[in-house]
Amino acid sequence: MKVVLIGVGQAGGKITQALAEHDYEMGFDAVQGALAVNTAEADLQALDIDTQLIGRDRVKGHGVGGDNELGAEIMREGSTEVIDELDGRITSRAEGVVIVAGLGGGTGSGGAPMLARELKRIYDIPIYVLGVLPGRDEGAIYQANAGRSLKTVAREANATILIDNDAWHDNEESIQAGFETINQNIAQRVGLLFASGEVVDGVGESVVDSSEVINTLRPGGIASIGYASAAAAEDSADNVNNIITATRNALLAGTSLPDAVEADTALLVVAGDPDRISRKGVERARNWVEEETGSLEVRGGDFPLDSERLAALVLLGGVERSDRIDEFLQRAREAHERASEPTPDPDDAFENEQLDDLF
Ligand SMILES: Nc1nc2c(ncn2[C@@H]2O[C@H](COP(=O)(O)OP(=O)(O)OP(=O)(O)O)[C@@H](O)[C@H]2O)c(=O)[nH]1
Repeated sequence: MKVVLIGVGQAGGKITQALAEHDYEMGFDAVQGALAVNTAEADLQALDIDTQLIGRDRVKGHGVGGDNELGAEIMREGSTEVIDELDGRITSRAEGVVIVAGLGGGTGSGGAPMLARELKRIYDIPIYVLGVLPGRDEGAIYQANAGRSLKTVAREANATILIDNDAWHDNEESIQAGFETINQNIAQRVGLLFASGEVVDGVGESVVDSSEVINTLRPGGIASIGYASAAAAEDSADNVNNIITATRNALLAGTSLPDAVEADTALLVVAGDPDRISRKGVERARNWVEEETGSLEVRGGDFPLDSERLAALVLLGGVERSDRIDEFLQRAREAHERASEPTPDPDDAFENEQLDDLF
């Protein structure tokens, strides 16, 4: 799937760079262009990809300091510049635009939903957001910001792939080292998802196509991504259980939103040496995903990779009703409440007026 990436804010820029580098190193050629947009000049200077500073007249290149309303406003004012910068990159080959942002800060949190809205007015291809939720231990402002941003982004983007910062890091690591690990994990998983449909060698009927990714994300709302690998035997007949094990681990232990299993749609991509992929294993793993997610729309396909291991990548669409999202929204509402806003009603998730939209 050919994509153009736009990182907004510090986390957005770093993750976009990690995705672009991974795509290049793996030779996938799915990333058609990568741009980092920020209100903070120093964050942009730390990156190797193309960059664009916005809001210089408002914040003098110093960032918005966690004010996501200001982040949204600056993006609205600067969206023409960003769109001009993107024009040469979003060619007829691009199948989607992916806006990448940490939802807990200011620039990415406010800027990502606003940019999604502006881009959707102009382009016919889907505009996705890859959003990062703050970990449990991050401060109240991050939680409150992310709650409002998530609510808005879920409305504005064609779909939002959500990564929980608590999902993939080792508790022993410092926060900074933890970010590196998470960013690498995102690059590997989301990179493989984008690469679906890009591989031409060894193409067979079972190879996954980018339309499967687009169709899995089509219902909109919130999506998550899971991944796990397993050792593989040379003979495909011996890999039935290995494929099922990798799929189970991808969904139950390896997802970007832990414990969010119930879904509207799902895509199972089995990656590995085509000679090692067991059709029976793939079919059984797909049936298992159907049962586990309760989804009647489970797609599947292979991804040929030169590897002695087999991996399962699971994309879930429509996970917004999960306990994990409820738990996060509860945290965000409490943080918002502590900031002396009106008392929230915890029962109705995205319909809740107390966690007001950003714009
Ligand atoms: N996964 C990941 N999360 C990050 C990274 N850097 C920051 N974050 C998270 O992103 C949120 C903060 O967003 P930032 O991107 O730093 O903020 P910003 O959008 O630049 O906004 P301002 O600094 O307020 O202008 C927090 O929840 C952090 O946990 C990173 O490299 N990786």
